[in-house]
Amino acid sequence: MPTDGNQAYAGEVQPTGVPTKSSAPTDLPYLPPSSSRKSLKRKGTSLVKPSAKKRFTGRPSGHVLPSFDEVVQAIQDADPGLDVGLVHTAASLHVGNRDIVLSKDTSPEDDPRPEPIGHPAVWATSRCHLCSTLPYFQSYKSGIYSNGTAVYGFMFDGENMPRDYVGADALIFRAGGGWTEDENGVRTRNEDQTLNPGIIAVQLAVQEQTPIVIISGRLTSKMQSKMKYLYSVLGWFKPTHVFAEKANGKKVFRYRLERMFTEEQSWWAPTGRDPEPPLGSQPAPIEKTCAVCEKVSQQIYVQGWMCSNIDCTSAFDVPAGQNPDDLILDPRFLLQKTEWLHSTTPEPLVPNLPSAGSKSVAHITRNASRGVVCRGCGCCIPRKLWKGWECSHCGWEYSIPPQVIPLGDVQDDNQFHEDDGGYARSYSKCTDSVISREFSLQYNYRVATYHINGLSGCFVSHLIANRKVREEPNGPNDMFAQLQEQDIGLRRHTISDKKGEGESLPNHFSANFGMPYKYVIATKNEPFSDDYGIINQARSRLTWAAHQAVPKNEGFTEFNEILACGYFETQKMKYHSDGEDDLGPTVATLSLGAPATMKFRMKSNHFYGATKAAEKAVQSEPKPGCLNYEARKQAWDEIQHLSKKNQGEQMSSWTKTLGLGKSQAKSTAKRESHSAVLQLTLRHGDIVIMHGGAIQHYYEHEVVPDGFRFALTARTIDPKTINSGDLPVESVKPDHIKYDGSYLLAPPGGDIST
Ligand SMILES: O=C(O)CCC(=O)C(=O)O
Repeated sequence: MPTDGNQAYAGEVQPTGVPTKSSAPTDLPYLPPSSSRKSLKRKGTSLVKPSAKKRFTGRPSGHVLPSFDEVVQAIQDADPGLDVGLVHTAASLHVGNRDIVLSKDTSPEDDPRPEPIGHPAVWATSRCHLCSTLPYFQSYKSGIYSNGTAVYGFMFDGENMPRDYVGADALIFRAGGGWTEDENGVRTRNEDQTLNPGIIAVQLAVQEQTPIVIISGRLTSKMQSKMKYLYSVLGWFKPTHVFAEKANGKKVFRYRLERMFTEEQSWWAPTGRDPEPPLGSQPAPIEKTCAVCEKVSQQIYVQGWMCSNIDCTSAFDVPAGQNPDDLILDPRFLLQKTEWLHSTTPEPLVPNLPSAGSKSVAHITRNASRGVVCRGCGCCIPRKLWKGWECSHCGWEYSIPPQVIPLGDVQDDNQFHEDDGGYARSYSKCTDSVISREFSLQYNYRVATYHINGLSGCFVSHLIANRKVREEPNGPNDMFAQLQEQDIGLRRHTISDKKGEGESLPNHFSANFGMPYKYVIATKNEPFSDDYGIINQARSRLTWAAHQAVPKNEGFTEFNEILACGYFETQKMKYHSDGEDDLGPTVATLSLGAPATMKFRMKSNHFYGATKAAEKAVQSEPKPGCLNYEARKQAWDEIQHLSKKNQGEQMSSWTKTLGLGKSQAKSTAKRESHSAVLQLTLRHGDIVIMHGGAIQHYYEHEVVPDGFRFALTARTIDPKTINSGDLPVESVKPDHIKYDGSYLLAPPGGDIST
């Protein structure tokens, strides 16, 4: 710990972040003049017991800005028991890694910080892995994980602010939310920060003494040692203060936290440096009562006391000309040790492994779809494999032994009409102004066909299965059992790895067969081999169903791709469309297991008439059901005789004149009108056929299962659109099963061969 008087003033640091030789700053820090300084009197050494609560009568006029040495002297005068070294310590603690600039491209090798002395108990190579594994941090976007009243975890990453502090045992950082980024990526504040639910939750945690887990990203610039992993769990902390400061003249909130269990050194303490003074090693913080708000605040900065009450108008009242970034955190404030009710952690940092217990469905519950912490190396392992968890870093494996789940456990038998061939009750809903429907009975399916106004030749057909369909040999009931008995290679495939937050995974498991299907998820491809009899059966059945549904003159050819999806409880497929150029116009899905709700809605850009980001008018004909349809259609028709260029010019004013774009649709009613126009309940054995490229162009669909479910979706993919390197080695085999529905037409108990 440097105590030789050569300590640098904050801001003057060597490239390594180690403070350099002192020089008196020209930009001098603030101290109250000597009359007020006298009140800086230390009362006892208890770090918990409040010290003198003197009333500070505001800053006298004509105050001067003292030099760094004067600050040191003043503190000594006011508190002769205080070691001069403490002030230097403060400067050193405060400076931290202020000059280290880390970016997403900074590799751990280029990171100039020393190695930490230890290793995190829990770490992750992706935010998705972290959030899907840890119960105390499930916030995929924000840095705080709270439910508005209780806060469980915090994550900080990237560039810290002046006076942020990441020490071995104490932390200071700003509350998130409400910052704007300028063109250089510098965060500024343009208006006072207001109490958002996260800040309120932290305030409550301070009052109720509820501990919080802290996670650091690799790029946390004030972290004093090198972070090896993208995300590392630091441990349980006590939130002790929520206080006010100003940035750019606007109110901001900051937090102080203390490490909970300090018997062992923090694993992230830097190697080769003296340990920081422990919590409770310094005299008690100075406290004063504000003349304006009459509330007591502790002295936070070495330079002098200021009110830090978040509601006070005089909080952080730094004198004009003073650069607040030069303020040094007072070690009496920083390193105080707060009495705490809790002596144990609320839950272990390494969560318990999910186990089968007495439940036959334990392997497909929400818990089982979450990640686990590797017992070999501490990394968060997402549930990627259908069969269980596998650590890609050290090879550790874990699984919950699966049991075949009977259909009765995933569907409510009361939803089927017993006396009417066992058809399911239908719960479809549609918006009559956009959708027209017709019904028929075909091959023991009750077929509901939905036509979408303005999309000529397009339809969605829902083939509702009855008992005969479900019980057909090699049919839905058999498939549901076989898909549980055979591992067909279902897994969660990486969606993206773009935001610098590691890989993201979809919600559900999938496996692809036949032609490669690259939409959204690059799924590994398997051929239609005899090893996957169920897949061949499904392909043949769906090809047959599409032949029945698609008008003969459109010449439907058999499907050459199947995407099998598996959903554990609570998994789903969010809104998307199957609208790639390489796809044929027909897509058919067979549902197996628990029921699911399938919804169709117009895509946002077509509904609001403008692209999401730039809010430019979309270059597609508006369709019935979109916002301001009549006016938009008229305007569209009027420019059809123009050249493309002139059309574009005309359309550039549409955002304003026709009220296009989400931001223009100011009323809640208008925003809410962007909802589903068709909702189907898909049950075990049902088939849905979507036909017509325009459906995929204008509409998107989502599927939300109500429990354990599989879906087998067939498409036709044009091999000419696939890169030669991605084509399957063997060409896709034709359907050899040739399912023809004849069993369904046979009389009850009849033999299909007769
Ligand atoms: O029915 C399902 O589970 C989802 C099918 C689907 O939308 C797809 O595979 O694109």
